[in-house]
Amino acid sequence: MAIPKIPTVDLTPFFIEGYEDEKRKIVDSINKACSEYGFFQIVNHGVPLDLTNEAMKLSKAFFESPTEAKLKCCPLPNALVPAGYSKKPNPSYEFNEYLIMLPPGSDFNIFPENPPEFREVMEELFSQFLKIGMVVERVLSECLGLPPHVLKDFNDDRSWDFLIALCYLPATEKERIGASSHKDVSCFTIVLQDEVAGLEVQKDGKWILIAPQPGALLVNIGDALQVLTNDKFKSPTHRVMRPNGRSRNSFAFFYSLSGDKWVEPLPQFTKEIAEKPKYRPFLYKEYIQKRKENKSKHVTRLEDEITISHYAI
Ligand SMILES: O=C(O)CCC(=O)C(=O)O
Ligand SMILES: [Fe+2]
Repeated sequence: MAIPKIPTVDLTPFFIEGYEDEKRKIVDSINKACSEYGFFQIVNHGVPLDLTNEAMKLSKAFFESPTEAKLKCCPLPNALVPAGYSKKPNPSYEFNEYLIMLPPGSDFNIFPENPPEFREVMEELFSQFLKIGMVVERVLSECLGLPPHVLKDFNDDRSWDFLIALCYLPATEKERIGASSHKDVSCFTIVLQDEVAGLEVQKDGKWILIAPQPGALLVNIGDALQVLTNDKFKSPTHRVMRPNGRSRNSFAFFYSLSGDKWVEPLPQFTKEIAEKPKYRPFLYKEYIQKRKENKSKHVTRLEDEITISHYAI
């Protein structure tokens, strides 16, 4: 049987006026992809290839640098947000190293001093992801049958977005998991993979590999959008398997909500269509905190973790 392929859409029409038929076709493809996988790929997204190549090169070099150099970028012990470099403990139920970056200019950000362009390139990548994130937000509103500004109007605070550079070390005989099975907390996530496969999405109980496609960015729905749409869009379960014999690098940009936002299904998906809300209201940062606690308590079984079902009615 052929391996299912995550649909790819060309976003060009969304950068120009008109082209309504083309836009409608894209909206249909995204809707289909979201209901089947919760993932879709985008091309002609406007994020320059030179920039993504450069950022990937710098990220790989950073993770390959000596441990002492990386440890200089560790978050400060009492930082509210763990921006900077961290490594999953070993042994652990997952295994990766990562560098968390908050919006450019944040006081918490910690970048390596060398090479000197590291900060500038990552800040530019952040800004570009933010820009395409705003386009995707508008497109998703349309996919949901809403006026294009509805999601933006619900949350226009972009200070909770963050970018992670990730590095998964090669698999060992015993350990293959890079990131264990999870659903993202975000509204949606934009992922840039290098050429090494490893990301998988769960569909009908089976794991499907999301093969890297040069020049494409991946988008997946997150828990916040699942709740806002009262399950019309579902946040997919995914994981990362570590490759054999080499490392895998990726970037994930979490297009979030303000932590102070109360999240519950929007009236367009409940009252206005006579549907009962499937979730009770919750404070977004409370959910973020609970998900962080899963990690720090090293919950090893998915069924013991707090997930978005915690708020289900
Ligand atoms: O590394 C990847 O491809 C995806 C990472 C991911 O799922 C996450 O950080 O939430
Ligand atoms: Fe994820």
